[in-house]
Amino acid sequence: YADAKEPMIVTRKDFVDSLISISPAYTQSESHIVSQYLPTNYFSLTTDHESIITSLLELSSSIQSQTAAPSKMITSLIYGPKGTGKTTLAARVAVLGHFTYIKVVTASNMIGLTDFGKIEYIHQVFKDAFSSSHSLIVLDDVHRLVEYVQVGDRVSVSHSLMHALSTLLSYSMSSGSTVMVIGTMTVSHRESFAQPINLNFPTLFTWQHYTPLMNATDINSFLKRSNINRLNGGQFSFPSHLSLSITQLMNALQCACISEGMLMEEEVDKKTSCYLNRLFSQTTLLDCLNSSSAKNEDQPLPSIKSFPL
Ligand SMILES: Nc1ncnc2c1ncn2[C@@H]1O[C@H](COP(=O)(O)OP(=O)(O)OP(=O)(O)O)[C@@H](O)[C@H]1O
Repeated sequence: YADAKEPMIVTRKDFVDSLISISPAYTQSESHIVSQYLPTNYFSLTTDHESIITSLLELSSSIQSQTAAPSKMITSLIYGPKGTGKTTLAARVAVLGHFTYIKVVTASNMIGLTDFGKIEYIHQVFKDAFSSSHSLIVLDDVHRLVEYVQVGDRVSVSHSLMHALSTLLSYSMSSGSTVMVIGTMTVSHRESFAQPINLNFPTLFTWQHYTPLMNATDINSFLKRSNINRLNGGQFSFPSHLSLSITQLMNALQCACISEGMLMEEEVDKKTSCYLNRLFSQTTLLDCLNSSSAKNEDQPLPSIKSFPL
């Protein structure tokens, strides 16, 4: 600024503007959570999913109502096959639970940090949570947080991060605050973490909630409620032996719509014809189902031949 022609003048407005632009370093607003982790069209997937939300909200209000001195922490693990809506459930609880502080810890929040940096970061999240009256910390895809890598039969994790997390999961401060921690993990990761060498990690969470795949009844109930089947006159019925994750179902529907030269959202919004019977009789849909299942070691789908056409 030495070369500036005019002297720099800081006004009261600059102070006010800077106060407005400052947000707490480790807090995320609810709207941020909603936009990033909740689908625009949330719908109930299975009765199990709904009861997980109910029990997590009950747990949250039960610790809140206890006379909180010293502080209390409650830990829950949501586990299930890949793409069964685990993160979405945690985000839904975040929105419905009247928390004063919410933080979602993901591997992508910590890109570029060393192990030490990651431990510092997560530790700070816990400290901030205990500085607020009623907090929620979501540890999303815990296996990714601890750098779980499987090469063939060999599995490697960051033991320093595992130790830090296990210590923090029994963290306590005399602040009188209540903290709920929700971890998410796939079934296969939960199994491989349940080893003494990995500190029997899943057992560090007091409560365990399983998110199942959607069976034919769940899928048919979803289709019945959705615009897609209304456009089809409510006629389509999903094959009874097939179970899918919500990701697989959405991918298959999208993929089948695209193969028909339409966009699912547009068709649904415009209420033009998107006939599920026609879509589901496409070999393309089966290819879509099988290609999405290829990435999902938790739930192999039946081969194309065994799919009833
Ligand atoms: N109840 C729901 N209603 C509508 N869409 C949903 C619902 N639950 C999940 N989805 C959508 O399904 C996809 C997968 O959901 P989510 O990421 O929550 O699953 P996950 O089990 O955490 O996945 P992963 O195992 O890959 O971490 C997302 O695109 C999400 O928006």
